[in-house]
Amino acid sequence: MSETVLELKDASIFQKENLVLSDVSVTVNKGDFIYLIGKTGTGKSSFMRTLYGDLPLKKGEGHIVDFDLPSLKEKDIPHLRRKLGVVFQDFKLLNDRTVNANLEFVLKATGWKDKEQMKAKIEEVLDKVGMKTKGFKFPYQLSGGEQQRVAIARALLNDPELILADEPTGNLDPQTSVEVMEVLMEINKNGNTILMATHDYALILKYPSKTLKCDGAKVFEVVQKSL
Ligand SMILES: Nc1ncnc2c1ncn2[C@@H]1O[C@H](COP(=O)(O)OP(=O)(O)OP(=O)(O)O)[C@@H](O)[C@H]1O
Repeated sequence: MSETVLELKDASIFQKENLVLSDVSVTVNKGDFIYLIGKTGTGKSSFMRTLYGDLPLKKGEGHIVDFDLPSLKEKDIPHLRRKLGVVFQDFKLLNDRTVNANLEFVLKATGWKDKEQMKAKIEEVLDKVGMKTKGFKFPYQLSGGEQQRVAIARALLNDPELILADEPTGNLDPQTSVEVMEVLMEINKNGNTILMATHDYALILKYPSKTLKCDGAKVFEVVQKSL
């Protein structure tokens, strides 16, 4: 039987008191690569934010990597985030330090202590995204695509059970988007589970995979030809 890393049942997604999505029932299994698509303002980001504990799940059931979303407490959020890798459209790297120092910062914040182990882990994740030789650079010395690859490396640091990528190619040109997508596909092939919100239909056509759509305050699975 496949291992479930995310399950929502009849869930409602709210922004404050405003209902954004209702009756959401979604399952993500270990090893899946799933797209979440939808026009701007249909609730993709609200959906993702609910999954990483940034918005509360006030109605319905939700379970993500061993955490029960409706009963999630403030103090649980760092533990939940440790089991998730989150990638954003705008990279969110710290510009005042090198790539290596960005990654070390996250490792230290999540309890790593041994210098050699940290160094080896940083090399391992940078290697996975093809950035092993650029650890000494500052984020502003890198292209957008390279910065996003570092952000993906950062998401991999604690061997996440699920990677949530919210418009990871949203700031990138088409060619660079394809390069970043190749990295995501490669890490999925190596066993990582990925849920990716995007409005880039060209990418979905080039790299077909199970696709969920936000529309009319609902989330439902779509097949390629009806995108
Ligand atoms: N901080 C907020 N407070 C109140 N309402 C919000 C907030 N952020 C978004 N909304 C509303 O929630 C709805 C869904 O927005 P959301 O950002 O989740 O959509 P989206 O599909 O991710 O859009 P985009 O592709 O533009 O990021 C919209 O009607 C939006 O106006």
